[in-house]
Amino acid sequence: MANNIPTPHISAKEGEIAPSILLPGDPLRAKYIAENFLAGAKQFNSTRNMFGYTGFYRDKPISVMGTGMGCASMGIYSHELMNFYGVKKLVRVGTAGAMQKTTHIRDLVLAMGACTGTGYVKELGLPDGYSCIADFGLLIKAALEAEQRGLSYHVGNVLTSDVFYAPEKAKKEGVGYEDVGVLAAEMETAALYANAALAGAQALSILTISDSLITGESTTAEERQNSFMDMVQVALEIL
Ligand SMILES: O=P(O)(O)O[C@H]1O[C@H](CO)[C@@H](O)[C@H]1O
Ligand SMILES: O=c1cc[nH]c(=O)[nH]1
Repeated sequence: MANNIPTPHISAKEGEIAPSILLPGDPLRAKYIAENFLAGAKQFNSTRNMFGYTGFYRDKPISVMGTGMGCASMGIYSHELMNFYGVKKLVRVGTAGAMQKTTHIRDLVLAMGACTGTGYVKELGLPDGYSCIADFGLLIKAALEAEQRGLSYHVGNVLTSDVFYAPEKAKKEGVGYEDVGVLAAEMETAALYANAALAGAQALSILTISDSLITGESTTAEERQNSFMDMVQVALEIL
């Protein structure tokens, strides 16, 4: 491990990253989480402004680091964290767009599986049709924690897409993801789950609905950065 660190993208020294980590897409959300939830947080990365910190939650070391947007970026950071820094449990705390009427703004989605057509997962060379799924232990704990806290949450499939601005014309005829109960769209979960499967690590995505692809409702960038903290509390408790 020591031979490979620091990596091209993470400047932490050996031992500076905890075995359990929270992964928001937005590096400023990582900074906010470190400042507001972790005791004695120390910054371990600022390469490319992809901020990473390690501190303590209930006396246990926990790290938090941004991953950027899209599978390519998540793929790089999660690979280096698992394979070079020995990270074992990874919980993405991200935002997503609702694909069902019953999935409301600010609800939590625990991503049991992630449908995807992303080239990132194809290029990993996994067997055809491999299902990108969450670690069941983390998933069940997160569901129980959300239940106990009285949060509005859903457990199911998400869509990991490479495209945020899909042209209207790209809509295909036939059965859509929304027709088969897929809850929400986002851009990183499948890469995280595929990398975790390859590395023998545990991963889960906890998402907060930031807007609706059905009703057009949305939230501000500031709210996405600072106020979707129920998912962070759930993630910290299960780690
Ligand atoms: O809020 P984050 O974690 O970045 O997640 C979602 O937000 C970004 C798009 O705005 C994509 O990264 C998508 O997956
Ligand atoms: O619609 C959305 C909202 C958040 N993130 C996405 O990828 N899509």
